[in-house]
Amino acid sequence: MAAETVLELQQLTKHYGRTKAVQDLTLSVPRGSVYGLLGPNGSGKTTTLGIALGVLHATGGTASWFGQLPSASTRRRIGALLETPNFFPYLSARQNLQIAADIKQAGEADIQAALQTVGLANRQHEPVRGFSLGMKQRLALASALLGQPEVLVLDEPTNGLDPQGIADVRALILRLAAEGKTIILASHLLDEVQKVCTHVGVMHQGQLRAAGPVGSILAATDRVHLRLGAGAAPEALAQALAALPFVHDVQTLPTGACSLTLANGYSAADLNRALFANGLVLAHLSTERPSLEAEFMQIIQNS
Ligand SMILES: Nc1ncnc2c1ncn2[C@@H]1O[C@H](COP(=O)(O)OP(=O)(O)OP(=O)(O)O)[C@@H](O)[C@H]1O
Repeated sequence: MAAETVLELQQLTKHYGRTKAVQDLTLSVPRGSVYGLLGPNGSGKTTTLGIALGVLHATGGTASWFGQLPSASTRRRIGALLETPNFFPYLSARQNLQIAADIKQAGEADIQAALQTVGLANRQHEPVRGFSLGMKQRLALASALLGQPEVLVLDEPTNGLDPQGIADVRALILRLAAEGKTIILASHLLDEVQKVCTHVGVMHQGQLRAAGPVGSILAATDRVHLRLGAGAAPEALAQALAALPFVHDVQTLPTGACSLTLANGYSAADLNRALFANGLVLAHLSTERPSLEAEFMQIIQNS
C-alpha cells in the first residue's frame, strides 16, 4: 500500500500579473518524509508553500491536507515557519513563546516541551535581544512546534545562519523527523536537501522538474572515460560498445576517446574485461563522479 499522503498539490498555478510564479504543479508528500522543495531564488518555492498553507490564493489548482480540503482542523495539525517572526527583544524566550501559545491555545507543558526540543530550556528566561540568529531561529521553530503539529512547513530554515546555527537547525530537523513528524521545507541549497531530506521536488521557473526520493533524483552516476591503444580502429570500439547491454550514453570525441555511463551494478573492470574479450586493449580507463550540482543543473536544463 502506498504511504499515506500528508499534502497533495494538484495542478497548482499562481500568476502575479504576467509573472507565472507557479505553473501546473502537482506533487504529493508522504507521511514521515522530509520533503525538500529545491530550486534557485524565484523558482516559486515560497509561493507554493504559501498556497499550501492558505496564506496565498492560487490562481488555479488545489491543495489538500491529510486527504481533506484545508480547514481550521487541518491547520491545527500543521506548524509553519515562513519567515523568522519578530520576537519582542526585551521579553524572554519563554514570554515570547507564551504570546504565541496564547494565540494557539497551547498550554504550559507544550511551551516547556517545545523549549526542550529546540535546546533552549536553559536559556528560556533570558531576553531574546541577546540571542544569536541561530537561537532566534530555534525559538521560531519552538513557536512552530506549539500545539504539537504532525507536520512542519519551513521556508529556508537555515537562511542567514552561521555554520554552527546551520548545523543546529539541521540536526533539529533530523531529530523531529526521527520522532515521526513530516517536514516540508523549501531550500535553494542542494547540499541541505541532500543532508536532511528523504524526498525532493526540483523547481525551476515555477514548474516542478523532477520529484521523488532524494537518492533516485539526485544520485550522481559515474561517468567512465576510455581511450584505445595506438593502432586500434575506433569503429571497432564503437561497435563493441553498442553491443554491450550495460553501456549507456556513449559520447565519442574526434580524438577517438569515449565517455559513457554503466548500468547499476557494473564497474569499469566489467567494461575493461568485455572490451578485452573483443580484442580491444585500452590505453586509458578512468571514472569520474559528476557533482550533485552538475546533476541538478542537468535536471533543470533537460526540462
Ligand atoms: N507578491 C508578489 N508580487 C509579484 N510577484 C511576486 C510576488 N511574490 C513572488 N513573486 C514572483 O514570483 C516568482 C516566484 O517567487 P517565490 O518567492 O515563490 O520564489 P522562491 O523560489 O521562493 O524564491 P526565493 O527563495 O527568492 O524566495 C518570482 O518571479 C517572484 O518575483
